[in-house]
Amino acid sequence: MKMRNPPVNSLSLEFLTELLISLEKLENDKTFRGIIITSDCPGIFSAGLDLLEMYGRDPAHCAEYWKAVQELWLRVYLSNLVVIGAINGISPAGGCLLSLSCDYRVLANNPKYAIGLNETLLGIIAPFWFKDVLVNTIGHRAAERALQLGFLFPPSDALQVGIVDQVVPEDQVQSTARSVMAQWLAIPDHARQLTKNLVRKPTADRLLQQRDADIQNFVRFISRDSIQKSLHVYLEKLKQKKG
Ligand SMILES: CCCCCCCCCCCC/C=C/CC(=O)SCCNC(=O)CCNC(=O)[C@H](O)C(C)(C)COP(=O)(O)OP(=O)(O)OC[C@H]1O[C@@H](n2cnc3c(N)ncnc32)[C@H](O)[C@@H]1OP(=O)(O)O
Repeated sequence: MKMRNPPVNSLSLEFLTELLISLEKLENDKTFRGIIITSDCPGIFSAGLDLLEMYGRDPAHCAEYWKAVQELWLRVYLSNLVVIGAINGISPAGGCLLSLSCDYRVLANNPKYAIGLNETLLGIIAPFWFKDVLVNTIGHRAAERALQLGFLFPPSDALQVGIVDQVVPEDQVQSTARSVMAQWLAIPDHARQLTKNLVRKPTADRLLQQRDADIQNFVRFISRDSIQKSLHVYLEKLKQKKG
C-alpha cells in the first residue's frame, strides 16, 4: 500500500478516509494475508496529522476529524493482516503512530528519516493512546523522555531505542519488508491473529471504552486560544523554512 498524498502525505480527513476504505477492502478480501505500508512521496513517509484539519476549524469539524484518526489507528493496530511498515522517509507524530501500529518496522538508513512523537515541539500533546503505543514499544522510561522532549530519532538512535525493528540501506527497504513478510506469513494465520489480539486488545480497549470522551477532550484542547496560537506559530515556521 503506497501512500500518495503529496507533497508530504499529511493525514487529511480525505486521505484518512481513503486509507480506511482501502484497508477495509483488503481486510475483507480473503486472498490478502498481509500488507506493506510505504510512501510514494520521496523522503517523506508521512508528515503526520494534517495541521490544517485542526487549525482554524470549528468544533464539529475537529470532532469528525478526530473520529477518523481514531478509526484509522484502531483498524491498523488491530488488523488481522500482517502489517509491515517500509518506512522510506521522515515520520513525525501521526506518521510515527502509523508506523508504531504496524507489526514490524523497517526504516531506510538516511539521517533525514527521523521518527518519533514530536507533539510537544508543536506545543501540543500526544493523546494517551499515542503514548500507550510508544510505551509498549520502547518502554516506560525511554517513552517518558522521548515524549516530553519531542524526540525525532534518526535511524541509528531509532534502532537503538527500539522504535524500529530494522534499519537497512535505502534501496533495500522494500525487499527487506517482503522478506520479513514471508517470515510472518509462515505462521498459521489463526494462531498469529489470536496472539496479536491478546497482546494489543488491552491497549485498544482503553480507547474503545472512552472514544466519545476522547473526541470531546481533543476538541476542547485543540480549540483553546493558546493551542491555536501554537499551531499558527508552527505553520508559519514551516512556511518561513521555505524562505
Ligand atoms: C489536559 C488536556 C487533555 C487533552 C487531551 C487531548 C489531547 C489531544 C492533543 C492533540 C493531539 C494532536 C496530535 C497531532 C499529531 C500530529 O501528527 S501533528 C503533525 C506533526 N507533523 C510535523 O511536525 C511535521 C511538519 N512538517 C515538516 O516538518 C515538514 O513539512 C516535512 C519534514 C515533513 C517535509 O519538509 P519539506 O519537504 O521541506 O516540505 P515543507 O515545505 O515543509 O512542506 C510542504 C507543504 O506541506 C505543509 N505541511 C507539512 N507538514 C504538514 C502537516 N503535518 N499538516 C499540514 N500541512 C503540512 C507545509 O506547510 C507546506 O505547505 P505550503 O506548501 O507552504 O502551503
